Amino acid sequence: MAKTVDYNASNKVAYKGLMSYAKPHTKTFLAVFGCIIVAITADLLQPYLVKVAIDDHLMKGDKSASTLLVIAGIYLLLSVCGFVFTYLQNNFLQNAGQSIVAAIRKQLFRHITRQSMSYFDRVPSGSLITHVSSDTETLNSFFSQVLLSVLRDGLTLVFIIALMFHLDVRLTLYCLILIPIIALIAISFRSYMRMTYQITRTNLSRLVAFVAENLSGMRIIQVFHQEKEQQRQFDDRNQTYFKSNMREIRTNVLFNRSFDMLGNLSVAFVTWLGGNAVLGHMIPFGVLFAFITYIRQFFQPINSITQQWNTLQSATVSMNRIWSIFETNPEVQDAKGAREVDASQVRGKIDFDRVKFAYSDGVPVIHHLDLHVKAGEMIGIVGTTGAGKSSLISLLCRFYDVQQGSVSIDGTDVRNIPQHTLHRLIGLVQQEPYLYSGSIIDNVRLFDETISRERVMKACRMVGADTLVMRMKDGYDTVLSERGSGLSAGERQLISFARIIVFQPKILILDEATANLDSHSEQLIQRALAVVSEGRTTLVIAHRLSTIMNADRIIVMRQGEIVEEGTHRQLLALGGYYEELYRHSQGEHEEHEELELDELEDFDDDEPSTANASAGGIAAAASPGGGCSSRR
Ligand SMILES: Nc1ncnc2c1ncn2[C@@H]1O[C@H](COP(=O)(O)OP(=O)(O)OP(=O)(O)O)[C@@H](O)[C@H]1O
Repeated sequence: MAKTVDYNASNKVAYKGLMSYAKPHTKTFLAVFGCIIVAITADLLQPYLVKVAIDDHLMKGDKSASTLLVIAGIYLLLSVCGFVFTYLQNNFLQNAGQSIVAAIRKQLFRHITRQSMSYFDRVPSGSLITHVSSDTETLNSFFSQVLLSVLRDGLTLVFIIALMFHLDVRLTLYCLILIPIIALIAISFRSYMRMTYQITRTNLSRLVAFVAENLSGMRIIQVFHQEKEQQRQFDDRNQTYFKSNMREIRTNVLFNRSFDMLGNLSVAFVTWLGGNAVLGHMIPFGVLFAFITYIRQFFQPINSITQQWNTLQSATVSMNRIWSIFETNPEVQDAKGAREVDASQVRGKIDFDRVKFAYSDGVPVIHHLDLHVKAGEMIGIVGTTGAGKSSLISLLCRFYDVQQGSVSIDGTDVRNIPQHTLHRLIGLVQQEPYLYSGSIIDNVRLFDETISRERVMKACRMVGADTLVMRMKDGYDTVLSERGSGLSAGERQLISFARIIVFQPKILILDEATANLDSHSEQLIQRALAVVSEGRTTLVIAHRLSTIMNADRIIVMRQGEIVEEGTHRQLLALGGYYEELYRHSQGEHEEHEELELDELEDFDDDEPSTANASAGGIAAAASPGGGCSSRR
């Protein structure tokens, strides 16, 4: 019971929200209403005009051709009028509907991009894509189909019934007996049609999700020879979708044909009843003609209105989904007292004070951590997988808020710095730098046209990316494909380093930026790093110790805590985890590796075919990192 109340309440909120977007288009909707009235009147007057021609002229023996010509002329004018106003009505309505949807889509995208990272942890990106694309499009069908049908078909019904009463009250009352029968058919079909519709939509989303998943994992599918299995799974889903689609189509056809049948039965009924009335001289022949025409037209709007039920249902679901996003506020928000910081005055001192943090699952990943970084210092961060290195960085960027303690820059808690200012202070380079489909110039200056071309080129020269760019077909104007897929990992990194030079952040963070690079690219990046880290506080997370060996200080993390701290030399002398890592990187653990290889061979013997494929796959998947090969 409580659920129903919530559902109704959220429907109300969603409809209210939609109406606020529709309000600026009130005049257009009034114009649509006017066009509908004119178009319906023009359409429905046509049979009445024929009735006038039959009863007032032909049946009375009026031989004047000019009167009939005038009637035919008016008939033609009415048709043209109906055509023109239907066209205008559709145009106005589409214009208003599409404008509303475009405004909602724009607002939705803006709202989503303002959400905190915890939101993206919870909500899969696939469903967000659906909300921005197809849910907003479904909203348009609310205007272009549901609203139009309710107005046009509803008014048509009212006009037809009024005209029928005007022509003959008794015959009209007989015809209205049909209404309960129509309602019965419509209701019994409606719930079944809704079910078939929902099943089809679910099967379609399963199919689309499967294709999307396959496309993004194509490499793995091919490496593991999974094409046949994937094809089989696709066939299953495709077949299920085909069957549900056919069932939906069959139900629709059956519903429409039932309505047609009912229409024909009513015509037969009116012909018999009205024919007797004409023979008994109770009604003129023209009235019977007009009646038969109207009773035919009577069914079409009812059919059309009942068909809109499904559209209304899906539009309501989409509306609810969109408004539930609008109602979600970002968890990380600017504090009330947040004040602008003069970026040029920021020195880059960072303090993590007794920081405790857990993601939404509540499991602590950082435990009372203290870390104090001097302005301009370069800190290397190493540690076990899942130790909390990236989480630490996320807290500095304020992608999440700490649960206890504080993170501050130059003594100001990051919660008191407006987010847009904070993000301007920090430059983040990740393992997979994000490149847009656009030119090199735009990728470096992130489409900020106030940054000159010369500045971009200078930045590329500084990090050593210019030789790479000059080799490209159109130099700096070369348009990169989606995510820069035409470039190697090292080349993408160099471009992202040039961004840092251009945007001049006070704090630089490298999160596994060299993990995917071969030793040559790593050298290039090392050189670029030396340039970009100059005068900046720099935090470098790396599994490869060569990247951080020259750092002013290295911290070693394990299970959310700093377990060792010092320079490379100091940590080696300490003989702890860092020293162990270092020995690993120097290839002193060959014995251990041999053991692993023996285990793999045993595994091969157990399951010859798949194990071979897997071993090949793992090697292939692991080799880009280069970690395995450097250890040998
Ligand atoms: N978005 C998230 N939601 C929930 N838990 C998360 C999330 N991101 C990371 N974690 C968990 O937090 C812990 C620390 O993860 P984090 O990514 O900070 O480790 P890391 O030291 O950077 O690891 P790696 O070296 O493997 O990148 C891990 O146990 C991880 O599973």
